[in-house]
Amino acid sequence: MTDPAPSGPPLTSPPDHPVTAVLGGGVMGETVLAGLLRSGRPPEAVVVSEKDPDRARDLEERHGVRALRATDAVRGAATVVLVVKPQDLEALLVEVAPAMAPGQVVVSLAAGVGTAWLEQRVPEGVAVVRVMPNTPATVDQGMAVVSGGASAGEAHLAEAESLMRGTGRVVRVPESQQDAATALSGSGPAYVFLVVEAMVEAGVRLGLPRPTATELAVQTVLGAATMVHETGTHPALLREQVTSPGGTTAAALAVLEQHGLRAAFLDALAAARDRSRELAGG
Ligand SMILES: NC(=O)C1=CN([C@@H]2O[C@H](COP(=O)(O)OP(=O)(O)OC[C@H]3O[C@@H](n4cnc5c(N)ncnc54)[C@H](O)[C@@H]3O)[C@@H](O)[C@H]2O)C=CC1
Ligand SMILES: O=C(O)[C@@H]1CCC=N1
Repeated sequence: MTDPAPSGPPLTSPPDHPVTAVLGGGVMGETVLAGLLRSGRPPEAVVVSEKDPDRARDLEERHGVRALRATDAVRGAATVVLVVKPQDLEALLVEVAPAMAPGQVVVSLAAGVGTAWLEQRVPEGVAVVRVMPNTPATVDQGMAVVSGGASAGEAHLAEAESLMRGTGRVVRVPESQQDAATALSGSGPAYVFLVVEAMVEAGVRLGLPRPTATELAVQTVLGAATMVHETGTHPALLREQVTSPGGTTAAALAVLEQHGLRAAFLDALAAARDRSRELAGG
């Protein structure tokens, strides 16, 4: 294994806060860790393991949590959150499984990795929950999708949901829907960023200064998403309200349809769903 993070003193859980170990302190690991702290868990009840020593130190300094070797982090933790890339998961589990004990819950955020695959790699009596988060979690606007494995009970699912609630909304789905959810909400922020980028560039091409084009595009996307969210009105009806007969919006929408926008989304999400299915195979 690569040079591990420094090992601290043995874990002692504060009485009311069982320890959560976050394995992998990258973008998503730090987001989960920060969400836990913001939602009131004390820093003593959260430990991180990050194989990049500089990154581990940085997380310790900025969040006040301890960075430990993965096996030390797992020993004594009630909940173990797996936040490494799917390709790194097998090696991590080979390392930490001997340190796991019955009664623990493993919450995996790795795209495409099923609970059955995980259950084969953890000791009997360790429950597994699969979660697909997304990056708006970094600004507390995340969408996390949660599914339990064969031995996960209500308490394990509730713990996974509570972990993610510090970063936004949480829904529970059957695991058979996880690859589709990954395609929609896991990867989804990237589609919206692409749309914002394209709108800004189009505005600049029409002569708007870049800062103005950026402000107009960002506020329009935010405002439109807030309207769907707050009114509960079907997006097709909201779109009709904007579209005057023979007007500007109708002209633009006709071009987007000619370019196959809907078909592109159908094919794009199917490609993401298929890739999610492939990822577990490495
Ligand atoms: N970034 C995203 O939008 C989303 C990511 N995910 C999932 O979250 C997981 C993590 O993704 P990111 O945070 O984006 O990746 P990342 O590359 O930013 O972070 C992964 C971290 O794990 C560390 N690591 C690798 N092996 C380790 C080991 N054995 N022990 C300790 N640390 C180790 C790496 O040094 C790295 O810092 C992936 O499985 C991904 O599928 C899920 C949904 C959205
Ligand atoms: O692109 C990926 O594979 C990860 C999973 C969902 C978002 N990012």
